[in-house]
Amino acid sequence: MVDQKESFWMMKRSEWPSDNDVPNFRETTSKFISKCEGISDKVLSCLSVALGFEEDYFRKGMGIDEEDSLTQLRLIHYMASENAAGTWRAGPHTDIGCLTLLFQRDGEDGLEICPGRESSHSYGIGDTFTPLPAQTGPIVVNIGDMLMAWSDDRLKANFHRVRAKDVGKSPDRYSIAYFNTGRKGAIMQGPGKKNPPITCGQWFNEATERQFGAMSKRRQEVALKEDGKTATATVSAAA
Ligand SMILES: O=C(O)CCC(=O)C(=O)O
Ligand SMILES: [Fe+2]
Repeated sequence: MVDQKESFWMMKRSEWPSDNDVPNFRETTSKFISKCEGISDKVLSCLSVALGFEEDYFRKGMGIDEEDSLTQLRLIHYMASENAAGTWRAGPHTDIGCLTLLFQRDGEDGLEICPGRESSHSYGIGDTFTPLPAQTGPIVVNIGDMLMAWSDDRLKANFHRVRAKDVGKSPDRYSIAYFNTGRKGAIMQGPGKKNPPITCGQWFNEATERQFGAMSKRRQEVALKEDGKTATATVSAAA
Protein backbone atom coordinates (compact mmCIF):
# COMPACT_ATOMS: atom_id res chain seq x y z
CA MET A 1 0.00 0.00 0.00
CA VAL A 2 1.63 3.24 -1.09
CA ASP A 3 1.25 6.45 0.90
CA GLN A 4 -1.86 8.36 -0.23
CA LYS A 5 -0.15 11.67 -0.97
CA GLU A 6 1.58 13.82 -3.53
CA SER A 7 4.48 16.15 -2.84
CA PHE A 8 6.75 18.72 -4.43
CA TRP A 9 10.44 18.65 -3.41
CA MET A 10 12.76 21.63 -3.60
CA MET A 11 16.35 22.46 -2.79
CA LYS A 12 17.92 25.87 -3.21
CA ARG A 13 19.76 24.62 -6.30
CA SER A 14 16.67 22.92 -7.81
CA GLU A 15 15.23 23.91 -11.13
CA TRP A 16 12.38 26.16 -9.95
CA PRO A 17 9.06 26.84 -11.66
CA SER A 18 9.36 30.13 -13.53
CA ASP A 19 7.34 33.23 -12.64
CA ASN A 20 5.33 32.54 -15.77
CA ASP A 21 4.37 29.12 -14.45
CA VAL A 22 3.69 30.20 -10.85
CA PRO A 23 4.02 33.94 -10.22
CA ASN A 24 6.27 34.81 -7.23
CA PHE A 25 6.67 31.19 -6.26
CA ARG A 26 10.45 31.24 -6.18
CA GLU A 27 10.70 34.51 -4.28
CA THR A 28 8.07 33.60 -1.69
CA THR A 29 9.37 30.09 -1.18
CA SER A 30 13.01 31.20 -0.95
CA LYS A 31 12.09 33.68 1.78
CA PHE A 32 10.26 30.93 3.61
CA ILE A 33 13.25 28.61 3.30
CA SER A 34 15.54 31.30 4.73
CA LYS A 35 13.23 31.72 7.73
CA CYS A 36 13.22 27.95 8.25
CA GLU A 37 17.01 27.93 8.05
CA GLY A 38 17.22 30.58 10.80
CA ILE A 39 14.77 28.78 13.10
CA SER A 40 16.42 25.42 12.55
CA ASP A 41 19.82 26.93 13.27
CA LYS A 42 18.59 28.35 16.58
CA VAL A 43 17.09 25.02 17.63
CA LEU A 44 20.29 23.17 16.70
CA SER A 45 22.38 25.66 18.70
CA CYS A 46 20.14 25.15 21.76
CA LEU A 47 20.42 21.39 21.43
CA SER A 48 24.22 21.62 21.10
CA VAL A 49 24.52 23.75 24.24
CA ALA A 50 22.05 21.54 26.16
CA LEU A 51 24.19 18.51 25.35
CA GLY A 52 27.34 20.31 26.48
CA PHE A 53 28.80 20.58 22.94
CA GLU A 54 30.18 23.72 21.32
CA GLU A 55 27.32 25.96 20.18
CA ASP A 56 28.23 25.47 16.51
CA TYR A 57 28.77 21.71 16.81
CA PHE A 58 26.01 20.81 14.32
CA ARG A 59 25.91 24.17 12.54
CA LYS A 60 29.37 23.57 11.08
CA GLY A 61 27.95 20.68 9.07
CA MET A 62 25.00 22.65 7.66
CA GLY A 63 24.88 25.27 4.90
CA ILE A 64 21.90 25.36 2.61
CA ASP A 65 23.71 27.56 0.07
CA GLU A 66 26.55 25.07 -0.42
CA GLU A 67 26.62 22.93 -3.56
CA ASP A 68 26.53 19.72 -1.51
CA SER A 69 23.58 20.70 0.70
CA LEU A 70 21.01 17.94 1.26
CA THR A 71 18.48 20.23 2.94
CA GLN A 72 15.10 20.17 1.29
CA LEU A 73 11.65 21.75 1.47
CA ARG A 74 8.69 19.53 0.70
CA LEU A 75 5.15 20.74 0.00
CA ILE A 76 2.80 17.87 0.76
CA HIS A 77 -0.83 17.24 -0.15
CA TYR A 78 -2.85 14.35 1.25
CA MET A 79 -6.02 13.89 -0.74
CA ALA A 80 -9.45 14.07 0.96
CA SER A 81 -10.79 10.61 1.70
CA GLU A 82 -13.65 8.67 3.22
CA ASN A 83 -13.48 5.47 5.30
CA ALA A 84 -9.72 5.23 4.90
CA ALA A 85 -9.17 2.15 7.12
CA GLY A 86 -6.26 0.08 5.84
CA THR A 87 -4.54 2.99 4.07
CA TRP A 88 -1.72 5.31 5.08
CA ARG A 89 -1.17 8.93 4.33
CA ALA A 90 2.39 8.42 5.58
CA GLY A 91 3.38 5.11 7.16
CA PRO A 92 5.26 5.07 10.51
CA HIS A 93 8.82 6.33 10.08
CA THR A 94 11.57 8.49 11.51
CA ASP A 95 12.98 11.30 9.37
CA ILE A 96 16.43 10.58 7.97
CA GLY A 97 17.94 14.07 8.26
CA CYS A 98 18.84 16.12 11.35
CA LEU A 99 15.87 18.31 12.14
CA THR A 100 12.46 18.61 10.50
CA LEU A 101 10.28 21.68 10.86
CA LEU A 102 6.71 20.73 10.07
CA PHE A 103 3.95 23.22 9.31
CA GLN A 104 0.29 22.18 9.43
CA ARG A 105 -3.05 23.93 8.95
CA ASP A 106 -6.03 24.18 11.34
CA GLY A 107 -8.44 21.26 11.12
CA GLU A 108 -6.31 19.12 8.80
CA ASP A 109 -5.48 16.49 11.40
CA GLY A 110 -3.77 13.19 10.91
CA LEU A 111 -0.25 13.47 12.33
CA GLU A 112 0.47 11.00 15.14
CA ILE A 113 3.64 10.79 17.18
CA CYS A 114 5.31 8.02 19.13
CA PRO A 115 8.04 9.65 21.21
CA GLY A 116 10.57 7.84 23.34
CA ARG A 117 11.59 5.04 21.03
CA GLU A 118 15.26 4.20 21.10
CA SER A 119 15.62 2.59 17.74
CA SER A 120 14.85 3.95 14.35
CA HIS A 121 14.63 0.67 12.50
CA SER A 122 11.73 -1.34 13.87
CA TYR A 123 9.03 0.87 12.39
CA GLY A 124 6.83 1.44 15.43
CA ILE A 125 4.62 -1.55 14.79
CA GLY A 126 2.29 -2.10 17.73
CA ASP A 127 3.41 0.95 19.69
CA THR A 128 1.18 3.69 21.01
CA PHE A 129 0.83 6.69 18.74
CA THR A 130 -0.71 9.94 19.99
CA PRO A 131 -2.58 12.30 17.64
CA LEU A 132 -1.11 15.78 17.39
CA PRO A 133 -3.96 18.08 16.33
CA ALA A 134 -3.09 20.25 13.34
CA GLN A 135 -2.82 23.97 14.06
CA THR A 136 -1.86 26.85 11.82
CA GLY A 137 1.10 28.61 13.40
CA PRO A 138 2.92 26.30 15.82
CA ILE A 139 5.81 24.42 14.25
CA VAL A 140 6.28 20.72 14.96
CA VAL A 141 9.97 19.86 15.30
CA ASN A 142 11.12 16.30 14.68
CA ILE A 143 14.57 15.00 15.54
CA GLY A 144 15.82 12.80 12.72
CA ASP A 145 18.10 9.77 12.53
CA MET A 146 21.14 11.78 11.41
CA LEU A 147 21.01 14.04 14.48
CA MET A 148 20.54 10.98 16.68
CA ALA A 149 23.73 9.38 15.32
CA TRP A 150 25.61 12.70 15.38
CA SER A 151 24.70 13.30 19.06
CA ASP A 152 26.10 9.91 20.13
CA ASP A 153 22.48 8.68 20.24
CA ARG A 154 21.57 11.11 23.02
CA LEU A 155 18.88 12.90 21.02
CA LYS A 156 16.26 10.34 19.97
CA ALA A 157 14.68 10.32 16.53
CA ASN A 158 10.90 10.24 16.91
CA PHE A 159 8.53 7.96 15.08
CA HIS A 160 5.52 9.56 13.49
CA ARG A 161 2.90 8.75 10.89
CA VAL A 162 -0.06 10.39 9.17
CA ARG A 163 -3.46 8.75 8.92
CA ALA A 164 -6.89 9.63 7.62
CA LYS A 165 -9.99 8.57 9.59
CA ASP A 166 -10.79 4.86 9.48
CA VAL A 167 -14.48 5.74 9.35
CA GLY A 168 -15.96 8.98 8.00
CA LYS A 169 -14.59 11.83 5.94
CA SER A 170 -11.15 13.36 6.20
CA PRO A 171 -10.56 16.68 4.45
CA ASP A 172 -7.52 17.36 2.28
CA ARG A 173 -4.41 17.91 4.35
CA TYR A 174 -1.63 20.26 3.27
CA SER A 175 1.63 20.32 5.19
CA ILE A 176 5.11 21.73 4.62
CA ALA A 177 8.23 19.94 5.83
CA TYR A 178 11.67 21.57 5.98
CA PHE A 179 14.24 18.79 6.28
CA ASN A 180 17.49 20.26 7.62
CA THR A 181 20.22 17.76 6.79
CA GLY A 182 24.02 17.85 7.07
CA ARG A 183 26.01 18.63 3.90
CA LYS A 184 27.21 15.67 1.84
CA GLY A 185 30.85 16.46 2.53
CA ALA A 186 30.53 17.25 6.26
CA ILE A 187 31.98 14.68 8.63
CA MET A 188 29.61 13.68 11.39
CA GLN A 189 30.69 12.22 14.71
CA GLY A 190 29.57 12.93 18.27
CA PRO A 191 32.12 14.17 20.82
CA GLY A 192 31.86 10.83 22.64
CA LYS A 193 32.81 9.05 19.38
CA LYS A 194 30.08 6.45 19.95
CA ASN A 195 29.67 6.01 16.20
CA PRO A 196 32.55 6.01 13.68
CA PRO A 197 33.15 9.21 11.65
CA ILE A 198 31.31 9.24 8.35
CA THR A 199 30.33 11.90 5.84
CA CYS A 200 26.72 13.04 6.03
CA GLY A 201 26.40 12.10 2.34
CA GLN A 202 27.43 8.49 2.89
CA TRP A 203 25.38 8.24 6.05
CA PHE A 204 22.33 9.63 4.24
CA ASN A 205 22.65 7.14 1.38
CA GLU A 206 23.05 4.19 3.73
CA ALA A 207 20.16 5.35 5.95
CA THR A 208 17.88 5.77 2.92
CA GLU A 209 18.75 2.26 1.79
CA ARG A 210 18.16 0.87 5.31
CA GLN A 211 14.88 2.68 5.79
CA PHE A 212 13.34 1.93 2.42
CA GLY A 213 14.72 -1.61 2.46
CA ALA A 214 13.17 -2.22 5.89
CA MET A 215 9.91 -0.58 4.84
CA SER A 216 9.51 -2.65 1.71
CA LYS A 217 10.43 -5.83 3.65
CA ARG A 218 7.78 -4.98 6.25
CA ARG A 219 5.23 -4.19 3.55
CA GLN A 220 5.94 -7.52 1.85
CA GLU A 221 5.44 -9.33 5.17
CA VAL A 222 2.12 -7.53 5.74
CA ALA A 223 1.02 -8.26 2.16
CA LEU A 224 1.93 -11.93 2.58
CA LYS A 225 -0.02 -12.07 5.84
CA GLU A 226 -3.03 -10.46 4.16
CA ASP A 227 -2.74 -12.87 1.21
CA GLY A 228 -2.66 -15.68 3.76
CA LYS A 229 -5.87 -14.39 5.33
CA THR A 230 -7.55 -14.14 1.94
CA ALA A 231 -6.41 -17.64 1.07
CA THR A 232 -7.71 -18.97 4.41
CA ALA A 233 -11.02 -17.16 3.95
CA THR A 234 -11.39 -18.58 0.46
CA VAL A 235 -10.58 -22.08 1.67
CA SER A 236 -13.06 -21.90 4.56
CA ALA A 237 -15.75 -20.45 2.30
CA ALA A 238 -15.20 -23.31 -0.14
CA ALA A 239 -15.16 -25.95 2.64
O1 LIG B 1 2.69 15.75 6.61
C1 LIG B 1 3.08 15.51 7.72
O2 LIG B 1 2.53 15.96 8.70
C2 LIG B 1 4.25 14.62 7.98
C3 LIG B 1 5.17 14.46 6.83
C4 LIG B 1 6.31 13.59 7.17
O3 LIG B 1 6.39 13.02 8.22
C5 LIG B 1 7.41 13.43 6.22
O4 LIG B 1 7.26 13.83 5.05
O5 LIG B 1 8.46 12.89 6.62
FE1 LIG C 1 8.38 12.41 8.59
